[in-house]
Amino acid sequence: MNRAMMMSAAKNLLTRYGSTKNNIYRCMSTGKLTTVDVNEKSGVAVLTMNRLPVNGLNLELLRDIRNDIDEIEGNKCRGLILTSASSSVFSAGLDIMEMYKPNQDRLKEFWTTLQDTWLALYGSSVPTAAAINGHSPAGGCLLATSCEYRVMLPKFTIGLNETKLGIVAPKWFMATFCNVLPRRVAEMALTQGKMFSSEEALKVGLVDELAQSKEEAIEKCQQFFATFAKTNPFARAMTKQQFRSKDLQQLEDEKAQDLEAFLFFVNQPSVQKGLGIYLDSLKAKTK
Ligand SMILES: CCCCC/C=C\CCCC/C=C/C(=O)SCCNC(=O)CCNC(=O)[C@H](O)C(C)(C)COP(=O)(O)OP(=O)(O)OC[C@H]1O[C@@H](n2cnc3c(N)ncnc32)[C@H](O)[C@@H]1OP(=O)(O)O
Repeated sequence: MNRAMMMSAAKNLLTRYGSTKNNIYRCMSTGKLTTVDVNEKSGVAVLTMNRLPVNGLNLELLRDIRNDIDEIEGNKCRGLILTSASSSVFSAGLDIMEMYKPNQDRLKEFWTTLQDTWLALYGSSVPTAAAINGHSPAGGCLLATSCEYRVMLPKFTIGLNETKLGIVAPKWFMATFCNVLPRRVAEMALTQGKMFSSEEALKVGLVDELAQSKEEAIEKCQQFFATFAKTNPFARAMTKQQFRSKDLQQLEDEKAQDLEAFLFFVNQPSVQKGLGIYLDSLKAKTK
């Protein structure tokens, strides 16, 4: 983050926290594929992804998540908990249909919206946590690891499985993973495309706690936010943003190249073939 960005972030934060210390605001859901519910007492917003069956991250869902994050920030919420309306899938990651035989204009819009959603979530000044109430592969894992804290239900899986699909997780996916896991564990898991069970994820630190129900997971996320009760919100947010600034700045600087690399990679005939085979294998499972 350069000096100008830092000053602008500081100004936003001062505006937010300067005069509103004791007020609680109600957030409204902006999208059709998400809902946002705010606990009026705690001021914590629960952002629920609701694109069933698997919360595949298509352009519209990403837009809704992005708009919700902006609204939660703007409405001075005290925390953001990301969760899913499904009882078995947090998010299946990027909707592969967006990348398979794509319309090129939509493909660009899709990737740019993913970049912007990540910048907004990873760099959010509001405390963030994920209540991971189902499987969370690839892009689902990216969303969860972009948050500051993770609580997961047992018997699900989470990880960046891209190498198993014949694709490469972009640098910022890897940076987000490395912000959570020890570097050695992250490199092994990334190259293997490893999906961790909830129990394994807890052991390596990919998630912070397990919970027996979604309600308990949300409660534990709220308890995490309560650990900031005696901190100054402005200092907290600036510390988080400075801690993450290298990763954020890198994507800001390389956004156009990252988009070009994505378009080039996805349009390779061998990648298209691989995506087609993978989609068929997913569909065959349900027959
Ligand atoms: C060097 C430069 C590099 C530049 C960048 C290059 C490349 C780009 C990299 C992009 C990074 C990619 C990130 C991703 O997120 S890719 C997506 C990865 N996701 C997965 O592999 C998950 C696949 N899904 C599953 O494993 C399972 O669906 C499940 C999440 C475990 C849930 O299982 P279950 O409840 O049994 O549901 P079903 O498998 O029956 O699925 C229901 C229907 O949903 C369809 N489905 C599932 N996942 C996806 C998906 N990700 N995209 C699109 N569609 C999906 C599935 O086919 C079923 O459809 P049907 O009802 O029509 O049969």
